[in-house]
Amino acid sequence: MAPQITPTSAGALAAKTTTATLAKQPSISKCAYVTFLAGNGDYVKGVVGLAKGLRKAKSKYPLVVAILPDVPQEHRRILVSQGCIVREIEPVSPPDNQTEFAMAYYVINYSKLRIWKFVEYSRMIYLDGDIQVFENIDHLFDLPDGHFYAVMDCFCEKTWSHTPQHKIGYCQQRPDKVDWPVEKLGPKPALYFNAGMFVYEPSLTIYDELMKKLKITPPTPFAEQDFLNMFFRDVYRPIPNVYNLVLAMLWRHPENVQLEKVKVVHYCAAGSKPWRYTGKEENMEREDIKMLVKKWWEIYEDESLDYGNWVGSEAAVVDPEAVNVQPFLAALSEAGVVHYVTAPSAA
Ligand SMILES: O=c1ccn([C@@H]2O[C@H](COP(=O)(O)OP(=O)(O)O)[C@@H](O)[C@H]2O)c(=O)[nH]1
Ligand SMILES: OC[C@H]1O[C@H](O[C@@H]2[C@@H](O)[C@H](O)[C@@H](O)[C@H](O)[C@@H]2O)[C@H](O)[C@@H](O)[C@H]1O
Ligand SMILES: [Mn+2]
Repeated sequence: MAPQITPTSAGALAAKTTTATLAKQPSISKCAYVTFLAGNGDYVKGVVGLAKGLRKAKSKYPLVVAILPDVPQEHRRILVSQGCIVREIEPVSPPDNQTEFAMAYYVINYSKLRIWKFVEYSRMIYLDGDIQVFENIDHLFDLPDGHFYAVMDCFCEKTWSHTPQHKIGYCQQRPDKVDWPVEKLGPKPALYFNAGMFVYEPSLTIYDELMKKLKITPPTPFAEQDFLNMFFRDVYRPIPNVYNLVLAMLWRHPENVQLEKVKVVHYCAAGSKPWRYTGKEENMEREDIKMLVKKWWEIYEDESLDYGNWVGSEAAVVDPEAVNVQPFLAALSEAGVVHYVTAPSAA
């Protein structure tokens, strides 16, 4: 079993890995970013912000939006006007169960699983609609095939209070802080990722396996995030938190965060959705949160980033220099001594 990146080495990696260390070479596969939109509410603002943020970061790849049938025509028009590729998907329901999801609406998030059917793309990066990309992350499309790449989550928020790790104060972000009582709780939990951002390979074979496995897997509080962690457990490879800053890290594990190096911010903490921000919820009055919400709004309100103003402008010139990922991988393996297996085995 190839040794995993240990959380501390992942932390060390976050400090070490910057695109500046990357050499330049063209990437050749058909790639795209993909996000998910459901309902007729205000998450459409998140998706518009994401589309504009990717443009500002000079990403070379399009943004596909997987929408549920309940997304209104007006929202679909807005997304197309912002250069998004809009794809309607059918909802996916988990098996009936009395599970209490951590958030009631998480039940719709199982529909994200339809994005494995987008096989016109060889590699995609999934981003929640409440994510903003502040710096180019196109190099992630060149990571080695056969793995599932995502950032490790944190177990410290009260949304995790139902878990044994939360109850004993254990978190994978600081595994040395509390000893894991093997004799009492069995083996330590496997590394667990936040499913708001991940690098994956669309595949109808994997999609069929996901659907088959979903039918026999009782739902759990973090819905599709728990399910994806179970399914991809053997091929999951952590990447540094600069690629998905779960906001709670700012107050739960500040020692693992170098805010000036963060490329992707995930506005998942309660009260942090920029388009609904009031500053009243716990931790929302923090200066770093206010700064990150302001940065989101600056992009959202920047008319020069609207697709209509962007196409044909000098900014639309595709950056001729793609970056390759080998030095990045070297940093990954150096920090975590991880040797990428070549024969993927979806769990
Ligand atoms: O009413 C909703 C709720 C969620 N989502 C989508 O589902 C994702 C996951 O939900 P959310 O980000 O709220 O979960 P969190 O990351 O905050 O736990 C969102 O980012 C959106 O892309 C949506 O489109 N409409
Ligand atoms: O449906 C389950 C969701 O689970 C995750 O959100 C959680 C998780 O990150 C916890 O660790 C945090 O404590 C919590 O705030 C946050 O909402 C994903 O971000 C989201 O995309 C989606 O998969
Ligand atoms: Mn989210």
